[in-house]
Amino acid sequence: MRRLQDPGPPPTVTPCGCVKPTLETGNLLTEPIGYLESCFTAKNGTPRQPSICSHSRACLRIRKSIFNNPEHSLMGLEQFSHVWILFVFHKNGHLSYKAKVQPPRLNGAKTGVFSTRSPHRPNAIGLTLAKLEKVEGGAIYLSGIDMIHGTPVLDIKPYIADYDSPQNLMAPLRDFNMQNNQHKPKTVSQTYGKTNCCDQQQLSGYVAPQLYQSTKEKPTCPEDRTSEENYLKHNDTAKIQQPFSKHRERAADLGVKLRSHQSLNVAEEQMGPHGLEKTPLEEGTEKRPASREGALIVQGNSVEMQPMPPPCPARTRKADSIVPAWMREAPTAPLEVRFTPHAEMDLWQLSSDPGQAAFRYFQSTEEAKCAIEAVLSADPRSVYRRKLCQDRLFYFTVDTAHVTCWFGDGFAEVLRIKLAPEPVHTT
Ligand SMILES: C[S@@+](CC[C@H](N)C(=O)[O-])C[C@H]1O[C@@H](n2cnc3c(N)ncnc32)[C@H](O)[C@@H]1O
Repeated sequence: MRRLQDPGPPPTVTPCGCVKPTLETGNLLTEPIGYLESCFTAKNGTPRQPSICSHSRACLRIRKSIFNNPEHSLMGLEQFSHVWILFVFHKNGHLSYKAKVQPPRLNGAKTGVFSTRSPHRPNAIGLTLAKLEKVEGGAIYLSGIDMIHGTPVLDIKPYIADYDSPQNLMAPLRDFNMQNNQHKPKTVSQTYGKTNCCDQQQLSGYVAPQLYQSTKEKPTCPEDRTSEENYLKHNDTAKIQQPFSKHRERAADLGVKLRSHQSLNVAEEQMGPHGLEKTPLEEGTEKRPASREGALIVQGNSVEMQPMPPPCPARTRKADSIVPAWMREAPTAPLEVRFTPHAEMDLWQLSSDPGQAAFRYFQSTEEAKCAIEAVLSADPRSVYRRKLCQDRLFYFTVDTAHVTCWFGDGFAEVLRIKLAPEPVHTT
């Protein structure tokens, strides 16, 4: 069999043999939009994921070399609560990556790099969902981050739950499988080989081995639902029905005579609450009519009924995301975090010394303490250190605090907190 060629044009090679970076070839010459100012100065002690330490803080100033008026590029972003940050793992050392890696949660076992969030990957690009605290001029202030000071940031995108969370998408093919195959993992041919009305959903839907479901399995039949689910469903429907009345009016404005209540429902479904498009959130949340006569197609000012394709049985419930069990089960339980009286005093002194500004990022001593607790509770040590290293002392810096602690069985104890040296600024 002939080997499939890589899609896309061949890379443009210059006389010196270098590959010319062009969008066409996917060779992108990136330019950081800014360098992160973060409360974490080094990799050691930086949380492995943003969810670990909600008190961690950072600031990103958009560079003037990217936009003359950086504040223009941030216009409207303040209306979002969370943002995706795309960045470069610039402190990976020499660029090296392997097909299989050992994520801390696998406790030494290996898995494919693309099934992990390992920093060591072909393009050394990181992706963090951070809370947007505020937008000020050409700068954004973030919390809940896992990047170190000086991290080059490539892009910011608003987090939009309807687009970014499978819980807000309609159930993909998986629902069929649950009914027919009892969670049988899909193979590529199973997924892409079919040509029914749901192919589009299959392609856009999340297709993953059915190893572990991150949220509790929801029953597919309305009668199987708990009262709480029924309540939620009822509320969803109520929310959706409100904008539908607008479509009723709009259909009437357009001079459409609807034959029955049923066909109106179909028309409304097709139109969605914002006009002609249907948002993922609405799909499956309202009741389907028993028989589907057709859809209202609006073209310019004319509206006509068109026959509908057969209904897709998967559209009955929302999709959940699935992750393998090892992702959810941490190799160690959260550690208890203690502060020696000495460390407590250090922290208090650090934040109350009149001769110096207390913290650059944290807004209070309590916040600093919470951040230290969160970092240690998640056990920031590498698997090697945790399992094999006799030396149980551990140091890390967060904001202006240089923390010394040690680990015992099931706990971490903070021994000293000193003023950290100023982090090096990247321009
Ligand atoms: C496991 S990665 C996850 C990053 C991101 N949330 C993701 O999923 O792509 C987080 C770790 O990367 C390391 N790190 C953070 N910023 C870095 C940088 N600029 N260069 C290299 N390593 C970095 C820190 O050790 C941190 O604990």
